[in-house]
Amino acid sequence: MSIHAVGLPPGIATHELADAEGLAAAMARQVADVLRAAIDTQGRATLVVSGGRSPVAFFERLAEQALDWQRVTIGLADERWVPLGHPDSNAGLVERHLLRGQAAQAQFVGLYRPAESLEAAAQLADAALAGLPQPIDVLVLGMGEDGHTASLFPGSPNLAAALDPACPRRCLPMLAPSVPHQRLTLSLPLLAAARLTLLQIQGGAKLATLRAALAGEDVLQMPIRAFLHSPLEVYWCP
Ligand SMILES: O=C1O[C@H](COP(=O)(O)O)[C@@H](O)[C@H](O)[C@H]1O
Repeated sequence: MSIHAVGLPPGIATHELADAEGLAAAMARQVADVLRAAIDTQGRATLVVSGGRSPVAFFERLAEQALDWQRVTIGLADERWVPLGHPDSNAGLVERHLLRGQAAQAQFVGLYRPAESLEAAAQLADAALAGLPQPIDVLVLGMGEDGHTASLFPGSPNLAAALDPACPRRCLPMLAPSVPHQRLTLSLPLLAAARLTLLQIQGGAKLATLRAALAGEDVLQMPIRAFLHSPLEVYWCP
């Protein structure tokens, strides 16, 4: 199977790489180029990344890129409601694999906040997101086999609110079907305003998910559908 067989609409560029290392290196080069151009024109750049298992090699290749990292602010598309030291923490993943070497000079705006409830934590994260320069220059999304992206999970309370183009909140509490259930996600208006969005997926199962997403329209069933339009570029490897 190939990404070219999926039938992405015109305007969505695709990049098919031979393996995960090639994909990570190609993405890192493109992201660094776009961040460099943003620094040249605006004096600063904003990168928002996703967590999960997929982005480790990409983070490590990106951290090696020559960039004026002090002028880069890095945020997260979503977070598991666990402290930094927890193995499922997306902030922990970024800290271990991206904020290293010269890239440690970047500013990081994380989402996890200790609070008495997930809702209270989301409100604190929402306030902290005022410190993330917007619009986002580069957004890197992943996708689950259920069609979720960021922590926009099918069936979660708050999903309709988070996917509302007029959602007034930057961050909302969400519930995932997998452990850890309690999540925080950026809402659609903040994510969709990104100047460039890259979707990183690997393997035949995720290609089949992408094909299913393209065959329908209900964003509540498959939230990735809200992002399947320009400016999007899809990176895939078997
Ligand atoms: O739970 C999550 O899942 C998606 C996909 O993760 P992957 O490891 O299968 O690529 C990810 O994009 C999201 O940020 C994460 O919290």
